[in-house]
Amino acid sequence: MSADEFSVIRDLFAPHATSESARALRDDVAVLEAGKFVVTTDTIVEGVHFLAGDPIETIAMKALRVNVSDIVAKGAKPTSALLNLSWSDTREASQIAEFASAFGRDLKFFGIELIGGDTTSTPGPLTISVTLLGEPLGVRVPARADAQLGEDVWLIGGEIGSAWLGLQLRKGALTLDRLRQGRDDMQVQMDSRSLARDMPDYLKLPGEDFDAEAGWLMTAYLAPFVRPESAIIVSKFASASMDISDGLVADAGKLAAASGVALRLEVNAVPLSIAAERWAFTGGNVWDLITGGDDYVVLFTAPPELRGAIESAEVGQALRLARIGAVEAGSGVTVVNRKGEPLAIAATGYSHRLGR
Ligand SMILES: Nc1ncnc2c1ncn2[C@@H]1O[C@H](COP(=O)(O)OP(=O)(O)O)[C@@H](O)[C@H]1O
Ligand SMILES: Cc1ncc(C[n+]2csc(CCOP(=O)(O)OP(=O)(O)O)c2C)c(N)n1
Ligand SMILES: [Mg+2]
Repeated sequence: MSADEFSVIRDLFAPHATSESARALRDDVAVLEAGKFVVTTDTIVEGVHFLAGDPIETIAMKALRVNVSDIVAKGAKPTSALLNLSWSDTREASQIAEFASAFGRDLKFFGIELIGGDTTSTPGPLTISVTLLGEPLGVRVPARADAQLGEDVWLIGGEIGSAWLGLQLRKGALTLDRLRQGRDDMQVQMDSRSLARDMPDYLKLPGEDFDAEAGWLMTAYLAPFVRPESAIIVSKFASASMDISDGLVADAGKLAAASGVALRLEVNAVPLSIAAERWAFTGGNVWDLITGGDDYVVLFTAPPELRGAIESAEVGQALRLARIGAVEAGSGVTVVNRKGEPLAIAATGYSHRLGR
């Protein structure tokens, strides 16, 4: 029977990771030299993390940004990267230059130096691993395990569920007609027309004109908007923190488990895009948005006394800061609606199934 990634890490690899730096493999990063550096590594695989037909430029950006997300979530600044590239035999060699140039542009955008890596061919799918080092901005590196009872739960850095909707659009599981349901189309149509000539073809759906909202959602999936500015707020105020990649509910569950607490999340406080909000309001299931994953935003906890300071620190930064819940005694995650009623628990997020 196939194995679950989390039990593989916990049972088979964590016993070999006994140094303090490793944080028992229960965190987003390892912490080196008592907090001087943090390091993370994440792989993306064709067919698993991106679609074979996705543009090579955004695949390069995604490979870097999913790692930047882990560093930012720890209140750190990314500094140096190693790139391990396993180029699929089925892909044109000419794409490698496009990959490198897009990767280089993104390195520059985030102020990261490329310091090494490895290059191989593979008979399998395109596979890209990035290892990223960062320097903590504050004196401590918040762990997933640092949440305290009575603290607020916050999200910062972007929306939940947009990338999931973007993936559904690219897979053809969601149509543009359905996305437009309930929309007062005038403004969006005007925006779409004026933006269309500057937009790459890959943001158009087959047989459709460019649509600004669909473009936004697909961009969130293709190249997540990771905001390095979030690290400043995390470093100043967070007790516990982590990045959201597998789905808000699943990842909140990991933070809760690491800290030995329960998290109560208010679904109406979760930041959504306008398109996602309307999709949910017109019959879409909000549960899909909070469990779909690929969000790459930061979840953190902080004492309620810091509310004012946290909100002031975000003013003018457009980081979609949102206070979404509370740390309580117990275990697990409860998601409640406006009336305080719990939503029925279905699957909570993404988990890799390993082997047969
Ligand atoms: N194959 C492995 N060998 C050693 N450590 C691993 C392995 N896979 C994952 N880990 C560690 O397990 C922890 C949790 O991993 P994961 O849930 O993938 O974190 P993230 O979502 O931040 O990438 C991290 O400390 C990571 O470094
Ligand atoms: C083609 C495709 N199908 C499904 C998904 C959804 N998906 C794949 S992996 C994943 C979770 C994040 O990846 P993971 O390797 O678990 O990163 P980590 O949590 O280690 O940062 C999600 C939501 C996707 N991104 N692309
Ligand atoms: Mg994951």
